Amino acid sequence: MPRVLVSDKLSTTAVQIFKDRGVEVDYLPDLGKDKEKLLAVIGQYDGLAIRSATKVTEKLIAAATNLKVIGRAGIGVDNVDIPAASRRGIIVMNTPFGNSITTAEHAIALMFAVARQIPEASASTHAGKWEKNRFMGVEITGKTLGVIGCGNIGSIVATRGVGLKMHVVAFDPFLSESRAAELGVEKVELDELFARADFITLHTPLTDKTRNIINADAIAKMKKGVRIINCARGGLVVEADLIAGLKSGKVAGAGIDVFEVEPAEQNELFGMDNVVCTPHLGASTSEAQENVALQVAEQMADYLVKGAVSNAINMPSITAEEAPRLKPFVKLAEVLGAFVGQVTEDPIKEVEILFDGATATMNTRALISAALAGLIRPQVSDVNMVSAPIMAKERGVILSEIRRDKSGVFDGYIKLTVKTEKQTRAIAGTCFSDLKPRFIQIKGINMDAEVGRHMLYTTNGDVPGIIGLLGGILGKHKVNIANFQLGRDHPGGNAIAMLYLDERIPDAVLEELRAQPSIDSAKPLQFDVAEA
Ligand SMILES: NC(=O)c1ccc[n+]([C@@H]2O[C@H](COP(=O)([O-])OP(=O)(O)OC[C@H]3O[C@@H](n4cnc5c(N)ncnc54)[C@H](O)[C@@H]3O)[C@@H](O)[C@H]2O)c1
Ligand SMILES: O=C(O)[C@H](O)COP(=O)(O)O
Repeated sequence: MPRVLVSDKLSTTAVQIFKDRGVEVDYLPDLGKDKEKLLAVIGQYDGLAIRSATKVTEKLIAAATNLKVIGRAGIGVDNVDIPAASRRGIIVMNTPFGNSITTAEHAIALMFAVARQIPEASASTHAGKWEKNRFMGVEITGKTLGVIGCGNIGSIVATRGVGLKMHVVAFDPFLSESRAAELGVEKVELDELFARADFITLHTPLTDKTRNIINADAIAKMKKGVRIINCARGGLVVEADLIAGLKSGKVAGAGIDVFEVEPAEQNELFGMDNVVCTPHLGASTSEAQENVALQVAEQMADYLVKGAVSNAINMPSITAEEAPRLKPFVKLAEVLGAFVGQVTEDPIKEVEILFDGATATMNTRALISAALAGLIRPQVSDVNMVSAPIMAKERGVILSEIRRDKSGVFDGYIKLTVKTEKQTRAIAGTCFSDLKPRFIQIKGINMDAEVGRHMLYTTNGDVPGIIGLLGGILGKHKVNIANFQLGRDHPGGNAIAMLYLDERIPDAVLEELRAQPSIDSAKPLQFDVAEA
């Protein structure tokens, strides 16, 4: 039974879902904050469910020898070293929509709080001061709201802004004009947004491009009296520059939920006039926490139990419905890759994957990942569908995909062509109704070879007696042949043989085969398939 650790505070709905779906679960919500203890136990788990408190570092991933999936109950995965997880073949998934409305509402709440200085007015009233003249606010109606990042949360904030009778301008390089029109917002460049907005709200992920997007230069371009809301990520705003802007009066107020350093227990922003701070509460409503806990547990259990993948950052999705249909073709793609990976010794330059007929309508991203995993595995044994595309990219492999309608006798097949500096190799395969992978073409030569755990691949002259020669030598050494396939390009031309053996061929037998004048090469192959 797969075993999951929940190392941050999550609704207990998640625990129940794991149990109901046949996953053993340890709910230790404070463990994420204790790096050493987490490091000591992580090796026992197949899955790790987290929020933002657990930092999944390269060191933790190195110790997580059984880990298969990291599930983030929430959106931001900047607390997970995704390249390190991918290299180790660990899927990282999040719940991209579960807390969007809640977070958008928090941004709007902060905007109102800053516009009317509600926290300070409340504290003063609680203190019995009745400072009616101290708190003069601004109206929101008719003001310009600048939304930076108009994805899930930004677009909800934008439509709420429109509903509040604000004029909304948005900067997002991926926002189309038609989507902007649908939302009722004006798409603008960043400098224009800075120049026009009375309120600026941030809703981008933290990336190299967005880090420090609100700095002294940006603030210099803003209107005097601008109010800034950050409910996205600390690091988007340079806190020292914001503080300077607040002190100079250029910035009239700020609503900050996320900080450069979290937990933020000391910060110069604390205590400043008209700075409303919350401790990363954007996603903290009972509704959002139920949503993300339920979703992360379902996704992780589906993966661990059924092999279904959804909302993964580093792997194509595979639905629970398509998983059974896709599975034999994933295996086919993997064995095609494994064939080329085992016969190729030079660095791979280019990989082309052709999907013909029925295979072209399948989840080809998953099939490509499987083919790459098979291709790389002879060199890197622990590669899988998550890490293979990254490894291929790191090695500079140029990847191309072709999909086409049924073009031959097969309902569908996959052809893998791999180029190295020295040569190009191609192999095609399919699955018949028994759902077992078969090689149907190697080097342009047609055949129908069942794929076995142990195989022997020879290139030889098209001369009489080859079957007898191979069978005789193997028989003499008591190596049993389960299946024997021959093919040639033309009579007397290039020929190949694919033999499915009951066991791995001993080295001495191989040498004897290689010494035969009519055998050009003999290569033992292994495939990770069930025994017939
Ligand atoms: N405070 C919280 O508790 C809380 C809760 C949930 C999410 N978040 C954070 O909110 C942010 C937004 O989440 P989301 O779900 O809307 O993400 P999303 O991926 O749906 O949207 C992000 C948008 O930012 C845009 N973007 C990317 N680079 C940009 C750039 N350089 N300039 C402008 N726009 C850019 C993208 O095109 C995308 O549309 C994330 O950082 C997430 O971690 C915070
Ligand atoms: O990215 C998110 O989903 C938010 O930052 C929420 O983080 P939390 O789950 O730690 O509250």
